[in-house]
Amino acid sequence: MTMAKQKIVMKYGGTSVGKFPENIKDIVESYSKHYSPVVVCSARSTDTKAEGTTTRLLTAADEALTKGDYISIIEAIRDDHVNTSKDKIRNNSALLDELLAAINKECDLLEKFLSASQVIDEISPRTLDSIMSVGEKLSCMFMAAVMNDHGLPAHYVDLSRVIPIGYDVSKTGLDKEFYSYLTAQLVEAIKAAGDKIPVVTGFFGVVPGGLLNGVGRGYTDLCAALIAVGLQADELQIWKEVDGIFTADPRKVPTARLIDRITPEEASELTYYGSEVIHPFTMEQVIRARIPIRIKNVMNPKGNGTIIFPDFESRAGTETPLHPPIAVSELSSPLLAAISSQPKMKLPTAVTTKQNIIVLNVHSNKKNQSHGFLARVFDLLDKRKLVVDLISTSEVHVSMALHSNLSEASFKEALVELRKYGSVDVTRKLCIVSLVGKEMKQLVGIAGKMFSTLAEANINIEMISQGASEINISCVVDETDALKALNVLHQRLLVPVMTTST
Ligand SMILES: Nc1ncnc2c1ncn2[C@@H]1O[C@H](COP(=O)(O)OP(=O)(O)O)[C@@H](O)[C@H]1O
Ligand SMILES: N[C@@H](CC(=O)OP(=O)(O)O)C(=O)O
Repeated sequence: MTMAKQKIVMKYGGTSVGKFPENIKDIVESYSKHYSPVVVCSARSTDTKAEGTTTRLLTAADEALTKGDYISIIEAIRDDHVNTSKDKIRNNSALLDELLAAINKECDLLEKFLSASQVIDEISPRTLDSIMSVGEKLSCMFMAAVMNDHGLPAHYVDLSRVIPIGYDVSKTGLDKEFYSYLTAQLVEAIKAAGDKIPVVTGFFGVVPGGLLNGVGRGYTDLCAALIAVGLQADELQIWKEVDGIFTADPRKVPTARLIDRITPEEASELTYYGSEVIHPFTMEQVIRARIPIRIKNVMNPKGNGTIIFPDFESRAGTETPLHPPIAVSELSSPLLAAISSQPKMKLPTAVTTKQNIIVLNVHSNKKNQSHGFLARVFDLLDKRKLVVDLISTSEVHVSMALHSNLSEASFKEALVELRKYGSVDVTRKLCIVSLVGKEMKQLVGIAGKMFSTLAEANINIEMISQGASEINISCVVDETDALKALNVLHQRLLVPVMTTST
């Protein structure tokens, strides 16, 4: 009797599809010898995500509404996919013709769709989701063709209709019940691939409230996570252009080291406070199902990457595949031994910065107002959808750090309201510096060391806060000091952690 192959869900980001389609094909081929891969891709970006297909589609939607030139944007998307397909699909001309016809059909439909939106002068969140789906469709048609062109049997799976038209998205939010329903639908859709490797659109349908509003950019990570949960995969791999999660952003701190394992809580804090390596909703889903997440590099597939997992005693985290793929029986015991031999170190795990921060100070002028003061402040911010990243309080004073991607109109309104409670001042062009690490709970004096290190480097601290989780100590400094702060803290507080030789 042959054993079923272990399942791996592999997510490839837009820039990886844009720059390294052959690497993706090679990696999938290599894994498919021993494992059963499901490939999930985002929309192509030839250079940066900011200039990629999804951004272009959103711009085209804006242009259609403002009677602008959306057609030339669609033509640029069409040309990009047609030219790349001609360049990369070299072995099978029938396959290329089929792909070009499919690309043209998709772009023609999009043009008609936007023209109709212009006539009715409206693009609802649902319509915008449909427009965005074109990016992942084109990308996955292309990737499936690249694989088939090299004799790797692949099947394009379109998830844009995975939530049926009749499904009442108004009665539910993005809650547990919806995710369970969606997960079951995803598993059904993937079955269409049969024995071939599914190449699945990282766009998963028109969701309650709209995908862009509810999940935001980077939704493909979540899509891959839900597929991993539905298939009870052995590992979710997020392939990027960085070797994994580092002790600090490697572009900013040359001495940053690769972290070989990290907890979901730490990874969430890092993502939230400026080191976005994985979409925040992703972790919750897979960790609940005890599936490890591995961050890997498309340019260096032999590296072990960073594994995100709550603990190492459990089944899934210790039996996950390494690259190059080897049989599970060979893998389990050496990996277990390697993990148990690693010393437990009480150190911060990483340091990160989040730019474009505004600090808002409210000082209540009436002592007798302290009762309910904080409740009122947060209520009025909440009503205007102003999200507070950090907070530091006393009975009558509150300092809050907010990201500046807020609505200026709502912010101004909030200031007017807040002035009814006392004096208010606002400082802009600041930055949050966060030290993150699960071992910091037991590290006496770590906060003191953090602040004295910044003081020695002549960096003025505007605000200090320590999260309830105790795995994050943050402060706010001037934006111009961000890079210096990151480097001095890294140098002083992050002594070598276990690194993976690559
Ligand atoms: N602690 C960190 N570890 C790894 N990368 C980080 C960290 N902080 C910030 N980054 C940055 O996040 C980026 C994410 O990688 P990349 O694959 O390029 O992103 P994307 O998949 O969004 O296109 C890298 O360019 C890296 O410089
Ligand atoms: N294409 C979408 C979804 C996504 O996840 O992209 P990426 O994996 O390239 O971050 C976006 O740009 O938001």
